Amino acid sequence: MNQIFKEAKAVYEKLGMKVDEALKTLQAFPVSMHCWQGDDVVGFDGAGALSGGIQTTGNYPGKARNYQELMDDIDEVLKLVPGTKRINLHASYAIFEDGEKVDRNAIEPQHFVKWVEFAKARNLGLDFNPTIFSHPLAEGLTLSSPDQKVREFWIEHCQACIRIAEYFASELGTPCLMNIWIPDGLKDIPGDRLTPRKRFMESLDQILSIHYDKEKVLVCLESKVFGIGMESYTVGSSEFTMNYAKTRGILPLMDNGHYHPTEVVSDKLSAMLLFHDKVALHVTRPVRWDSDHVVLFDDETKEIAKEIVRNNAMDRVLVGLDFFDASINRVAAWTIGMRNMQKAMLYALLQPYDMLKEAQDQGDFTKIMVLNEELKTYPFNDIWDYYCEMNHVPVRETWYDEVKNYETEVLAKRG
Ligand SMILES: C[C@H](O)[C@H](O)[C@@H](O)C(=O)CO
Ligand SMILES: [Mn+2]
Repeated sequence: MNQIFKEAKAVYEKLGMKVDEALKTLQAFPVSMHCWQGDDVVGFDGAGALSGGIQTTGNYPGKARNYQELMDDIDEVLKLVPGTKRINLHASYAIFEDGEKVDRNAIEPQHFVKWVEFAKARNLGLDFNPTIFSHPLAEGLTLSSPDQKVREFWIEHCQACIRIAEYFASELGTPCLMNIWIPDGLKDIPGDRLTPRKRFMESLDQILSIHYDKEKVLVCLESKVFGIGMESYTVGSSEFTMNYAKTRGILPLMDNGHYHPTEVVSDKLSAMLLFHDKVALHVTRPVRWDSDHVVLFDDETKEIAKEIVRNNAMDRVLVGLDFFDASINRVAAWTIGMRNMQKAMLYALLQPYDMLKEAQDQGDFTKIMVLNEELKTYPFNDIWDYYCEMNHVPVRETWYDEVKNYETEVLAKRG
Protein backbone atom coordinates (compact mmCIF):
# COMPACT_ATOMS: atom_id res chain seq x y z
CA MET A 1 0.00 0.00 0.00
CA ASN A 2 1.60 3.28 -0.98
CA GLN A 3 2.26 6.03 1.54
CA ILE A 4 0.16 8.69 -0.22
CA PHE A 5 -2.90 6.42 -0.18
CA LYS A 6 -2.28 5.52 3.48
CA GLU A 7 -2.25 9.18 4.45
CA ALA A 8 -5.37 10.01 2.44
CA LYS A 9 -7.16 7.00 3.92
CA ALA A 10 -6.30 8.21 7.43
CA VAL A 11 -7.83 11.61 6.66
CA TYR A 12 -11.13 10.03 5.57
CA GLU A 13 -11.11 7.53 8.43
CA LYS A 14 -10.87 10.37 10.92
CA LEU A 15 -14.33 11.37 9.71
CA GLY A 16 -15.58 7.80 10.15
CA MET A 17 -15.40 6.66 6.53
CA LYS A 18 -14.40 3.08 5.70
CA VAL A 19 -12.14 3.50 2.70
CA ASP A 20 -11.36 -0.17 2.03
CA GLU A 21 -15.05 -1.02 2.14
CA ALA A 22 -15.78 1.84 -0.26
CA LEU A 23 -13.22 0.51 -2.74
CA LYS A 24 -14.65 -2.99 -2.52
CA THR A 25 -18.20 -1.72 -3.01
CA LEU A 26 -17.21 0.38 -6.01
CA GLN A 27 -15.40 -2.57 -7.59
CA ALA A 28 -18.65 -4.51 -7.82
CA PHE A 29 -20.84 -1.64 -9.07
CA PRO A 30 -21.55 -1.95 -12.81
CA VAL A 31 -21.65 0.99 -15.19
CA SER A 32 -23.10 0.20 -18.60
CA MET A 33 -21.19 1.76 -21.48
CA HIS A 34 -23.30 2.69 -24.50
CA CYS A 35 -21.91 1.34 -27.78
CA TRP A 36 -23.21 4.32 -29.78
CA GLN A 37 -20.52 6.83 -28.76
CA GLY A 38 -18.07 4.95 -31.00
CA ASP A 39 -19.78 5.61 -34.33
CA ASP A 40 -22.00 8.65 -33.75
CA VAL A 41 -25.16 6.52 -33.36
CA VAL A 42 -24.90 5.20 -36.92
CA GLY A 43 -25.22 1.41 -36.31
CA PHE A 44 -24.62 -1.33 -38.85
CA ASP A 45 -28.03 -1.97 -40.37
CA GLY A 46 -27.97 0.97 -42.79
CA ALA A 47 -31.70 1.52 -42.28
CA GLY A 48 -31.54 5.31 -42.34
CA ALA A 49 -29.69 8.47 -41.32
CA LEU A 50 -29.80 9.51 -37.68
CA SER A 51 -33.31 10.72 -36.84
CA GLY A 52 -35.60 10.97 -33.84
CA GLY A 53 -34.72 14.49 -32.76
CA ILE A 54 -31.24 13.58 -31.52
CA GLN A 55 -28.08 14.92 -33.09
CA THR A 56 -24.38 14.18 -33.19
CA THR A 57 -22.20 17.15 -34.05
CA GLY A 58 -18.54 17.14 -35.02
CA ASN A 59 -16.38 15.33 -37.52
CA TYR A 60 -13.38 14.05 -35.58
CA PRO A 61 -11.58 11.47 -37.70
CA GLY A 62 -11.50 7.76 -36.90
CA LYS A 63 -15.07 6.76 -36.16
CA ALA A 64 -15.78 3.02 -36.17
CA ARG A 65 -17.20 1.89 -39.53
CA ASN A 66 -18.02 -1.73 -38.74
CA TYR A 67 -18.39 -4.12 -35.83
CA GLN A 68 -14.73 -5.11 -35.74
CA GLU A 69 -13.63 -1.49 -35.46
CA LEU A 70 -16.26 -0.73 -32.83
CA MET A 71 -15.19 -3.76 -30.79
CA ASP A 72 -11.52 -2.76 -31.10
CA ASP A 73 -12.36 0.72 -29.82
CA ILE A 74 -14.41 -0.66 -26.94
CA ASP A 75 -11.47 -2.90 -26.04
CA GLU A 76 -9.24 0.14 -25.91
CA VAL A 77 -11.63 1.87 -23.47
CA LEU A 78 -11.92 -1.24 -21.31
CA LYS A 79 -8.16 -1.10 -20.74
CA LEU A 80 -8.45 2.44 -19.39
CA VAL A 81 -11.48 2.28 -17.12
CA PRO A 82 -11.43 0.63 -13.68
CA GLY A 83 -14.27 -1.33 -12.12
CA THR A 84 -17.14 -3.45 -13.41
CA LYS A 85 -18.35 -2.60 -16.89
CA ARG A 86 -21.31 -3.65 -19.02
CA ILE A 87 -21.97 -2.83 -22.68
CA ASN A 88 -25.24 -1.31 -23.81
CA LEU A 89 -26.18 -2.19 -27.38
CA HIS A 90 -28.81 -0.82 -29.73
CA ALA A 91 -30.70 -3.14 -32.07
CA SER A 92 -29.22 -1.26 -35.04
CA TYR A 93 -25.86 -2.83 -34.09
CA ALA A 94 -27.03 -6.25 -35.30
CA ILE A 95 -24.29 -8.03 -37.24
CA PHE A 96 -25.37 -9.37 -40.62
CA GLU A 97 -23.06 -11.72 -42.50
CA ASP A 98 -22.61 -12.18 -46.24
CA GLY A 99 -24.86 -9.38 -47.43
CA GLU A 100 -27.82 -10.67 -45.40
CA LYS A 101 -30.48 -7.97 -44.99
CA VAL A 102 -33.04 -8.29 -42.22
CA ASP A 103 -35.46 -5.53 -41.28
CA ARG A 104 -35.74 -4.50 -37.65
CA ASN A 105 -38.96 -6.42 -36.99
CA ALA A 106 -37.25 -9.68 -37.91
CA ILE A 107 -33.92 -9.50 -36.08
CA GLU A 108 -33.01 -12.54 -34.03
CA PRO A 109 -30.45 -13.65 -31.45
CA GLN A 110 -28.27 -15.06 -34.25
CA HIS A 111 -27.55 -11.48 -35.34
CA PHE A 112 -25.94 -10.80 -31.98
CA VAL A 113 -23.85 -13.95 -31.52
CA LYS A 114 -20.63 -12.02 -32.10
CA TRP A 115 -21.57 -9.52 -29.41
CA VAL A 116 -22.25 -12.33 -26.96
CA GLU A 117 -18.88 -13.90 -27.79
CA PHE A 118 -17.25 -10.50 -27.29
CA ALA A 119 -18.98 -10.02 -23.92
CA LYS A 120 -18.24 -13.57 -22.71
CA ALA A 121 -14.55 -13.27 -23.50
CA ARG A 122 -14.35 -10.09 -21.42
CA ASN A 123 -16.74 -11.08 -18.64
CA LEU A 124 -19.16 -8.26 -19.48
CA GLY A 125 -22.92 -8.10 -19.13
CA LEU A 126 -24.99 -6.77 -22.05
CA ASP A 127 -27.90 -4.34 -22.01
CA PHE A 128 -30.13 -3.65 -24.98
CA ASN A 129 -32.38 -1.11 -26.73
CA PRO A 130 -34.87 -1.40 -29.57
CA THR A 131 -33.88 1.16 -32.24
CA ILE A 132 -37.05 3.07 -32.99
CA PHE A 133 -35.48 5.84 -35.08
CA SER A 134 -33.20 6.16 -38.13
CA HIS A 135 -35.60 4.07 -40.24
CA PRO A 136 -38.13 4.87 -43.02
CA LEU A 137 -40.97 3.81 -40.69
CA ALA A 138 -39.79 6.26 -38.03
CA GLU A 139 -40.22 9.41 -40.07
CA GLY A 140 -43.47 10.18 -38.25
CA LEU A 141 -44.90 8.63 -35.11
CA THR A 142 -43.87 5.03 -34.32
CA LEU A 143 -45.49 3.06 -31.49
CA SER A 144 -48.09 5.83 -31.25
CA SER A 145 -48.70 6.11 -34.99
CA PRO A 146 -52.25 6.36 -36.31
CA ASP A 147 -51.13 3.84 -38.96
CA GLN A 148 -51.70 0.37 -37.60
CA LYS A 149 -49.10 -1.16 -39.94
CA VAL A 150 -46.43 1.18 -38.59
CA ARG A 151 -47.37 0.39 -35.02
CA GLU A 152 -47.31 -3.32 -35.73
CA PHE A 153 -43.86 -3.10 -37.26
CA TRP A 154 -42.43 -1.46 -34.14
CA ILE A 155 -44.34 -3.77 -31.79
CA GLU A 156 -42.76 -6.71 -33.60
CA HIS A 157 -39.37 -5.00 -33.36
CA CYS A 158 -39.68 -4.54 -29.59
CA GLN A 159 -40.84 -8.11 -29.12
CA ALA A 160 -37.85 -9.31 -31.16
CA CYS A 161 -35.66 -7.20 -28.88
CA ILE A 162 -37.12 -8.84 -25.76
CA ARG A 163 -36.17 -12.24 -27.21
CA ILE A 164 -32.66 -10.99 -27.94
CA ALA A 165 -32.35 -9.50 -24.45
CA GLU A 166 -33.40 -12.85 -22.97
CA TYR A 167 -30.75 -14.56 -25.09
CA PHE A 168 -28.11 -12.14 -23.74
CA ALA A 169 -29.17 -12.80 -20.15
CA SER A 170 -29.21 -16.58 -20.60
CA GLU A 171 -25.82 -16.66 -22.28
CA LEU A 172 -24.09 -14.26 -19.92
CA GLY A 173 -25.78 -15.18 -16.64
CA THR A 174 -26.74 -11.62 -15.80
CA PRO A 175 -30.09 -9.84 -16.37
CA CYS A 176 -30.33 -7.61 -19.42
CA LEU A 177 -31.85 -4.15 -19.06
CA MET A 178 -33.95 -3.51 -22.17
CA ASN A 179 -34.84 0.11 -22.61
CA ILE A 180 -37.66 1.36 -24.83
CA TRP A 181 -37.41 4.94 -26.00
CA ILE A 182 -39.55 6.42 -28.77
CA PRO A 183 -38.93 9.79 -30.38
CA ASP A 184 -42.66 10.33 -31.09
CA GLY A 185 -43.73 13.92 -30.75
CA LEU A 186 -44.88 17.06 -32.52
CA LYS A 187 -43.17 20.26 -33.53
CA ASP A 188 -46.13 22.48 -32.77
CA ILE A 189 -49.21 22.66 -30.60
CA PRO A 190 -51.07 19.35 -30.99
CA GLY A 191 -54.70 18.96 -32.03
CA ASP A 192 -54.94 15.88 -29.81
CA ARG A 193 -52.55 14.95 -27.07
CA LEU A 194 -54.47 12.01 -25.64
CA THR A 195 -54.94 9.63 -28.56
CA PRO A 196 -51.24 9.15 -29.45
CA ARG A 197 -50.53 8.44 -25.78
CA LYS A 198 -53.38 5.94 -25.68
CA ARG A 199 -52.03 4.21 -28.79
CA PHE A 200 -48.54 4.17 -27.25
CA MET A 201 -49.96 2.61 -24.09
CA GLU A 202 -51.75 -0.08 -26.09
CA SER A 203 -48.64 -0.79 -28.19
CA LEU A 204 -46.56 -1.20 -25.05
CA ASP A 205 -49.18 -3.54 -23.57
CA GLN A 206 -48.97 -5.65 -26.70
CA ILE A 207 -45.16 -5.71 -26.56
CA LEU A 208 -45.23 -6.86 -22.95
CA SER A 209 -47.90 -9.47 -23.61
CA ILE A 210 -45.40 -11.99 -24.99
CA HIS A 211 -43.97 -14.49 -22.58
CA TYR A 212 -40.51 -13.67 -21.30
CA ASP A 213 -38.49 -14.35 -18.18
CA LYS A 214 -38.86 -11.25 -16.05
CA GLU A 215 -35.87 -12.22 -13.95
CA LYS A 216 -33.72 -12.16 -17.06
CA VAL A 217 -35.15 -9.24 -19.01
CA LEU A 218 -35.67 -5.99 -17.13
CA VAL A 219 -37.80 -3.93 -19.48
CA CYS A 220 -37.64 -0.20 -18.87
CA LEU A 221 -39.21 2.87 -20.43
CA GLU A 222 -37.35 6.15 -21.00
CA SER A 223 -39.22 9.45 -20.91
CA LYS A 224 -38.37 12.65 -22.77
CA VAL A 225 -39.51 16.24 -22.57
CA PHE A 226 -38.72 17.35 -26.13
CA GLY A 227 -36.59 16.63 -29.19
CA ILE A 228 -35.41 18.55 -32.23
CA GLY A 229 -38.58 18.88 -34.32
CA MET A 230 -40.67 17.67 -31.37
CA GLU A 231 -40.49 20.81 -29.31
CA SER A 232 -44.15 21.09 -28.31
CA TYR A 233 -45.17 17.57 -27.39
CA THR A 234 -43.62 14.21 -26.69
CA VAL A 235 -45.85 11.17 -26.42
CA GLY A 236 -43.60 9.42 -23.90
CA SER A 237 -43.50 12.25 -21.37
CA SER A 238 -42.30 11.84 -17.81
CA GLU A 239 -45.81 11.46 -16.39
CA PHE A 240 -46.74 8.90 -19.04
CA THR A 241 -43.62 6.89 -18.37
CA MET A 242 -43.79 6.93 -14.58
CA ASN A 243 -47.44 5.89 -14.53
CA TYR A 244 -46.98 3.26 -17.21
CA ALA A 245 -43.93 1.75 -15.53
CA LYS A 246 -45.59 1.70 -12.12
CA THR A 247 -48.82 0.09 -13.28
CA ARG A 248 -47.17 -2.51 -15.54
CA GLY A 249 -44.34 -3.56 -13.24
CA ILE A 250 -41.51 -2.44 -15.50
CA LEU A 251 -38.67 -0.01 -14.68
CA PRO A 252 -38.75 3.73 -15.34
CA LEU A 253 -35.60 5.14 -16.96
CA MET A 254 -34.58 8.70 -16.23
CA ASP A 255 -32.12 10.36 -18.63
CA ASN A 256 -30.80 13.52 -16.99
CA GLY A 257 -30.94 15.32 -20.35
CA HIS A 258 -34.67 14.73 -20.63
CA TYR A 259 -36.06 17.33 -18.26
CA HIS A 260 -36.49 21.07 -18.18
CA PRO A 261 -33.08 22.69 -17.61
CA THR A 262 -33.61 23.52 -13.93
CA GLU A 263 -34.91 20.06 -13.02
CA VAL A 264 -32.33 17.60 -11.70
CA VAL A 265 -32.46 13.82 -11.64
CA SER A 266 -30.50 13.80 -8.37
CA ASP A 267 -33.59 15.28 -6.71
CA LYS A 268 -35.98 12.85 -8.40
CA LEU A 269 -34.21 9.63 -7.47
CA SER A 270 -35.28 9.35 -3.82
CA ALA A 271 -38.91 9.92 -4.78
CA MET A 272 -38.71 7.25 -7.47
CA LEU A 273 -37.01 4.80 -5.12
CA LEU A 274 -39.93 5.04 -2.70
CA PHE A 275 -42.24 3.63 -5.34
CA HIS A 276 -40.07 1.42 -7.55
CA ASP A 277 -37.96 -1.58 -6.68
CA LYS A 278 -35.46 -0.66 -9.39
CA VAL A 279 -34.83 2.51 -11.39
CA ALA A 280 -32.65 2.85 -14.50
CA LEU A 281 -30.62 5.93 -15.39
CA HIS A 282 -29.01 7.37 -18.49
CA VAL A 283 -26.31 9.63 -17.18
CA THR A 284 -25.45 12.32 -19.68
CA ARG A 285 -24.63 16.05 -19.70
CA PRO A 286 -27.20 18.39 -21.15
CA VAL A 287 -25.73 21.76 -22.11
CA ARG A 288 -28.69 24.13 -22.54
CA TRP A 289 -30.68 21.30 -24.16
CA ASP A 290 -30.53 17.51 -24.45
CA SER A 291 -27.13 17.87 -26.09
CA ASP A 292 -25.61 14.58 -24.89
CA HIS A 293 -22.21 16.03 -24.00
CA VAL A 294 -19.61 13.76 -22.39
CA VAL A 295 -20.21 13.11 -18.67
CA LEU A 296 -17.91 15.19 -16.47
CA PHE A 297 -16.99 14.95 -12.79
CA ASP A 298 -19.40 17.79 -12.20
CA ASP A 299 -21.81 18.70 -9.42
CA GLU A 300 -24.88 16.94 -10.83
CA THR A 301 -23.02 13.71 -11.65
CA LYS A 302 -21.66 13.67 -8.09
CA GLU A 303 -25.08 14.48 -6.66
CA ILE A 304 -26.70 11.63 -8.64
CA ALA A 305 -24.01 9.27 -7.33
CA LYS A 306 -24.53 10.51 -3.77
CA GLU A 307 -28.27 9.83 -4.00
CA ILE A 308 -27.58 6.28 -5.16
CA VAL A 309 -25.19 5.64 -2.27
CA ARG A 310 -26.92 7.52 0.54
CA ASN A 311 -30.22 5.80 -0.19
CA ASN A 312 -28.52 2.43 -0.06
CA ALA A 313 -29.62 1.80 -3.64
CA MET A 314 -26.51 0.58 -5.42
CA ASP A 315 -28.33 -2.63 -6.34
CA ARG A 316 -31.56 -0.81 -7.24
CA VAL A 317 -30.29 1.90 -9.57
CA LEU A 318 -29.00 0.63 -12.89
CA VAL A 319 -26.56 3.14 -14.33
CA GLY A 320 -25.88 3.48 -18.03
CA LEU A 321 -24.27 6.33 -19.91
CA ASP A 322 -25.76 8.14 -22.89
CA PHE A 323 -23.74 10.71 -24.80
CA PHE A 324 -22.35 11.04 -28.29
CA ASP A 325 -19.67 13.57 -29.05
CA ALA A 326 -18.17 13.48 -32.54
CA SER A 327 -16.04 16.59 -32.04
CA ILE A 328 -13.31 14.90 -29.98
CA ASN A 329 -11.53 11.56 -30.03
CA ARG A 330 -14.37 9.09 -29.48
CA VAL A 331 -12.30 6.60 -27.46
CA ALA A 332 -11.27 9.46 -25.18
CA ALA A 333 -14.90 10.64 -24.91
CA TRP A 334 -15.97 7.20 -23.71
CA THR A 335 -13.01 6.96 -21.32
CA ILE A 336 -13.64 10.39 -19.81
CA GLY A 337 -17.34 9.66 -19.28
CA MET A 338 -16.79 6.18 -17.84
CA ARG A 339 -13.95 7.24 -15.53
CA ASN A 340 -16.01 10.20 -14.34
CA MET A 341 -19.03 8.07 -13.51
CA GLN A 342 -16.82 5.66 -11.53
CA LYS A 343 -15.07 8.62 -9.91
CA ALA A 344 -18.41 10.15 -8.90
CA MET A 345 -19.45 6.84 -7.33
CA LEU A 346 -16.21 6.68 -5.33
CA TYR A 347 -16.66 10.31 -4.26
CA ALA A 348 -20.18 9.41 -3.14
CA LEU A 349 -18.93 6.39 -1.22
CA LEU A 350 -16.66 8.67 0.80
CA GLN A 351 -19.26 11.00 2.29
CA PRO A 352 -20.33 11.08 5.98
CA TYR A 353 -24.06 10.52 5.37
CA ASP A 354 -24.89 9.69 9.00
CA MET A 355 -23.36 12.96 10.12
CA LEU A 356 -25.16 14.91 7.40
CA LYS A 357 -28.50 13.30 8.21
CA GLU A 358 -28.06 13.96 11.91
CA ALA A 359 -27.18 17.59 11.25
CA GLN A 360 -30.31 17.96 9.10
CA ASP A 361 -32.54 16.36 11.74
CA GLN A 362 -31.08 18.70 14.33
CA GLY A 363 -31.61 21.70 12.09
CA ASP A 364 -27.86 22.34 11.86
CA PHE A 365 -27.84 23.41 8.23
CA THR A 366 -24.58 25.28 8.73
CA LYS A 367 -22.83 22.03 9.55
CA ILE A 368 -24.17 20.43 6.37
CA MET A 369 -22.69 23.24 4.31
CA VAL A 370 -19.39 23.13 6.21
CA LEU A 371 -19.00 19.38 5.68
CA ASN A 372 -20.05 19.48 2.03
CA GLU A 373 -17.61 22.27 1.27
CA GLU A 374 -14.65 20.90 3.25
CA LEU A 375 -15.06 17.46 1.72
CA LYS A 376 -14.54 18.97 -1.72
CA THR A 377 -10.85 19.42 -0.93
CA TYR A 378 -10.26 16.17 0.93
CA PRO A 379 -7.49 14.06 -0.67
CA PHE A 380 -10.00 12.23 -2.84
CA ASN A 381 -7.69 12.00 -5.81
CA ASP A 382 -5.18 9.93 -3.84
CA ILE A 383 -7.87 7.34 -3.17
CA TRP A 384 -8.96 7.41 -6.83
CA ASP A 385 -5.35 7.01 -8.02
CA TYR A 386 -4.95 4.01 -5.75
CA TYR A 387 -8.18 2.52 -7.12
CA CYS A 388 -6.83 2.89 -10.68
CA GLU A 389 -3.54 1.25 -9.64
CA MET A 390 -5.46 -1.61 -8.00
CA ASN A 391 -7.32 -2.12 -11.27
CA HIS A 392 -4.17 -1.93 -13.39
CA VAL A 393 -5.48 0.99 -15.41
CA PRO A 394 -3.49 4.17 -16.01
CA VAL A 395 -3.34 6.71 -13.21
CA ARG A 396 -4.47 10.32 -13.87
CA GLU A 397 -4.11 11.73 -17.39
CA THR A 398 -1.50 9.17 -18.48
CA TRP A 399 -4.32 7.22 -20.11
CA TYR A 400 -4.47 9.89 -22.80
CA ASP A 401 -0.98 8.88 -24.05
CA GLU A 402 -2.41 5.45 -24.76
CA VAL A 403 -5.35 6.94 -26.61
CA LYS A 404 -3.04 9.18 -28.68
CA ASN A 405 -0.97 6.16 -29.53
CA TYR A 406 -4.12 4.25 -30.54
CA GLU A 407 -5.18 7.22 -32.62
CA THR A 408 -1.87 7.21 -34.51
CA GLU A 409 -1.70 3.44 -34.91
CA VAL A 410 -5.37 2.68 -35.59
CA LEU A 411 -7.88 5.54 -35.81
CA ALA A 412 -5.88 7.78 -38.15
CA LYS A 413 -5.57 4.94 -40.65
CA ARG A 414 -9.34 4.64 -41.05
CA GLY A 415 -10.74 6.23 -44.18
C1 LIG B 1 -29.46 6.47 -28.62
C2 LIG B 1 -30.28 6.44 -27.36
O1 LIG B 1 -31.16 5.42 -27.31
C3 LIG B 1 -30.96 7.75 -27.14
O2 LIG B 1 -29.94 8.66 -26.81
C4 LIG B 1 -32.03 7.79 -26.06
O3 LIG B 1 -31.67 7.06 -24.93
C5 LIG B 1 -32.19 9.21 -25.75
O4 LIG B 1 -31.73 9.65 -24.72
C6 LIG B 1 -32.85 10.10 -26.73
O5 LIG B 1 -32.74 11.42 -26.40
MN1 LIG C 1 -31.12 8.39 -23.08
